[in-house]
Amino acid sequence: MTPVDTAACEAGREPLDPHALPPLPAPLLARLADCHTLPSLPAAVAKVLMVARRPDASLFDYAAAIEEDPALTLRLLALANSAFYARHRREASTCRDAVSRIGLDATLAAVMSFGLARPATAEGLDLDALWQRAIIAALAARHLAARLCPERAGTLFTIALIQDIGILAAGALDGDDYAALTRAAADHDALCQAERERYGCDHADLGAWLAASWGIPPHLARGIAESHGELAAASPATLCLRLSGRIADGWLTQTPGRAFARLIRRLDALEALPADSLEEILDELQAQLPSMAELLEITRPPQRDGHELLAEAKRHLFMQSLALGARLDAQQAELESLREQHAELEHSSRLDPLTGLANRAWLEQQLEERFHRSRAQGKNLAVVFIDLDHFKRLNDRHGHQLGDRVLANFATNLQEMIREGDLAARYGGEEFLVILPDEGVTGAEAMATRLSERLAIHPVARVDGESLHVSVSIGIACLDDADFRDARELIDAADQGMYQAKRNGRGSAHHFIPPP
Ligand SMILES: Nc1nc2c(ncn2[C@@H]2O[C@H](COP(=O)(O)OP(=O)(O)OP(=O)(O)O)[C@@H](O)[C@H]2O)c(=O)[nH]1
Repeated sequence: MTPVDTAACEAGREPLDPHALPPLPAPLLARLADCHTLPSLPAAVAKVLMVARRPDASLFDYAAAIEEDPALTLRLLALANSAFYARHRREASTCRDAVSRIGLDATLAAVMSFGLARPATAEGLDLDALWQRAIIAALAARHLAARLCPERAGTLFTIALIQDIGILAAGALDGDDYAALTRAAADHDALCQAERERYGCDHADLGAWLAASWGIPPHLARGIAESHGELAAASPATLCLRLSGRIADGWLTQTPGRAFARLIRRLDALEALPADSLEEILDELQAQLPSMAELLEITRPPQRDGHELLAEAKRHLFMQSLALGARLDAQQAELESLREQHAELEHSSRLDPLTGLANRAWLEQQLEERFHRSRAQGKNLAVVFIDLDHFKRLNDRHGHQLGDRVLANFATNLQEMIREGDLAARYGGEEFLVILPDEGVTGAEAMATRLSERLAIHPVARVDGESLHVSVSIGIACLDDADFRDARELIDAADQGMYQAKRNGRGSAHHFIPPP
């Protein structure tokens, strides 16, 4: 008896530890235990599986188990002599020839697929679609593995082929209800999501459980459990498996261009597969699918041209990138307008609405900063406090509205005569304040004189055809006049200067120096 080449069958033939598989939710397990219509394997297939579980099984043992079923034998021979194994010139004429040519894993896969392709308990399920997905995925997994992990090609072919047997189990559990779930799901991911909501797990977990209950070698059951999930961070073998399902879905969908565009984007991000591989794999699939479908007696999957398919996918990607660009432009414009609005708001929060000059809060903040900067740089700074004279009388005589106009006109005059770098603000009511950086008392007094002269020339309003002039009382304080602790004390000094100017008879300026 020839012992089986265990290296070729992987190290996964130890008895299956049920804890190695994701645990199924308890209510689901209870329902599975009560279900008498779960897919089972024909007796001959079950026998082959029993052989597969024995660590000392030989090719001869496999062949002997298969030969017990003449139909199975004939189909296996047909597979061994098919295009997939065409490199062998001599025809396989015995079951043993067939098993040794195909390999143990692929024999197991073939035997199981022959046994499963026509289960009795599949009410309402589209079995053709299921097996079409299975064979496309199986071939895709093998071709992917040839590029990413060649030593696992046979195993991945088998796992990919039976990765969806959980669908048969769910179909047996819930019949038409589950079939309706499969029809309502937009794609495989959506089906998995719906299954998780209904059962607490998806059909990959269910399939692994079913496979384990049949006694399928543990590494195959584990592979089924891993067939769904993220592509990123998956091992090369798991990546082949997960990609195989997505390739099959793309192949079978009504809009393959879109599906492959999505896949290409994901593959580009992963950088796991050489650029041209996908087209080669699609071409290989197209060449092999018809005979594979014939062998399993299922309807041929649609014909696809790899080159055209990927060209369409790239067109989709291009359109998507254009749409994305347009969306980004729109977002950029929106961001720009928000920035402008924010800047406007910020600007307006600094201004006094009646006069358009800086408001008191902004002036105080600015003066505080300039006070410390000038101090640190050893520079002087003057504060000029201006109060309109007899403004109450003006309001009482001509009305509040005219009073407002006077304030606004006065502000314009003030703004026009100060220098760049100075800051004029409305401090409150009819009080104004000007900061003169780098200026001492001489400059501030000159500015006060210019202002008074200007007000004497330029009327601030016209009433009944008559020019209305105002005078101002001005207080001046300078940074180097005293040891001011902060900007507040400087303003207070200028304020006192202004009151002294009022006491002096108004219409003049007074430089106030606090007593030491
Ligand atoms: N129209 C108008 N009047 C204002 C505004 N803010 C303050 N006032 C008025 O300005 C007047 C200020 O009066 P007072 O503080 O008595 O000072 P004054 O009449 O200018 O007299 P002196 O300062 O002593 O020359 C008050 O009648 C306030 O109602 C404003 O925004 N618009």
